[in-house]
Amino acid sequence: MHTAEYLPEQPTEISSILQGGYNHPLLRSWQHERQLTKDMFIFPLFVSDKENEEEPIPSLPNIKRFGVNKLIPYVGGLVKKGLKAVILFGVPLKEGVKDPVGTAADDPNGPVIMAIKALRAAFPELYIMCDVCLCEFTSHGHCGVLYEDGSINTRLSVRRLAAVAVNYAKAGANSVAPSDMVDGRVKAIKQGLVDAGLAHKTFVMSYSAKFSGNLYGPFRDAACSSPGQGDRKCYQLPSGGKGLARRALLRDISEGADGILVKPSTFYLDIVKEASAICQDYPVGCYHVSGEYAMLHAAAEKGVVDLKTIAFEAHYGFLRAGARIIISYFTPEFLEWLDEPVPM
Ligand SMILES: NCc1[nH]cc(CCC(=O)O)c1CC(=O)O
Ligand SMILES: [Zn+2]
Ligand SMILES: [Zn+2]
Repeated sequence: MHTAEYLPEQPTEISSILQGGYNHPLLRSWQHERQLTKDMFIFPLFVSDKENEEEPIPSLPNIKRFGVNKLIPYVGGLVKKGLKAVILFGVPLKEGVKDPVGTAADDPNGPVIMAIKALRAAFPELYIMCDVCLCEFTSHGHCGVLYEDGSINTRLSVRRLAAVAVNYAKAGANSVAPSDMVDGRVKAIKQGLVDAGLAHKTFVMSYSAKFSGNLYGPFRDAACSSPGQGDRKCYQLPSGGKGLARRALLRDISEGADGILVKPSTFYLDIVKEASAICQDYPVGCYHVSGEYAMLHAAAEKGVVDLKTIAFEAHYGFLRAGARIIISYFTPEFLEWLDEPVPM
């Protein structure tokens, strides 16, 4: 046996012993300041205008695009397992519905309004949130209305986004979540809701700190929302833009946001932490986006990680950073995993 008799005996310092604190799974669970619970999860739903179809999305494992008639039975199964909230993304697939101002976004017969009404009727308790953006519905694929040179026309965009948000709330959405990153849209949405008599019952969840980067690819496949020309770097934040993120958070709070989101999550935990400090009186959420989700799946398929363990680890990180709400494609899994012994 190897001994270290050449080293002098050291007295054991009481303060050096930490392992007494976490040598049992129960003790490890006690180390968490907060535990993951089902009511923290918001599940993204892609709703297409092909009412009776459901289609897998190759770059987004286990996630499908549902026509409104296929959506209800699918969501019903999740509600039985404890699903509390969804966020809707409309995907117009029919020919010729996209135009420069995204008319299809709030078309009364379009996928989002139809889905709000169908979900509201089928699941009175379900909390229905709607992503508010134009990129899924515009012919150019950008998130707002454009000038001829391709840059964002802020005034027209803000008016259009506010109209869309109000129409979602009128149709029965509990919450509107602007993800377009056009300056000033939170104020316009809030004012629109006030004018429509809906502000007191609509939660404005602003994607305040939304960074541009390489993590939205599978979402753009799912939502068919890649910009035709150019990119989103002039409205989504640059990934080094911590100061811009702080300014956007403060701005959106001052414009009337009821809650704020940071997006993506894993690479932006410092921003989640900043947001929970700056916006300590507001619920702060983060979006574990499509690219993050797809990366974990890809790594699990390669045998590099265990999917369930790594998913818990990622989501625990969001909690530690201060998030109270998580938009996650893993929601269906967590609704099951949280009924089982959690990895500790
Ligand atoms: N504005 C649309 C929108 N809303 C949410 C996401 C990304 C979500 C994800 O990747 O899961 C995007 C994509 C984008 O900005 O290009
Ligand atoms: Zn967009
Ligand atoms: Zn969006």
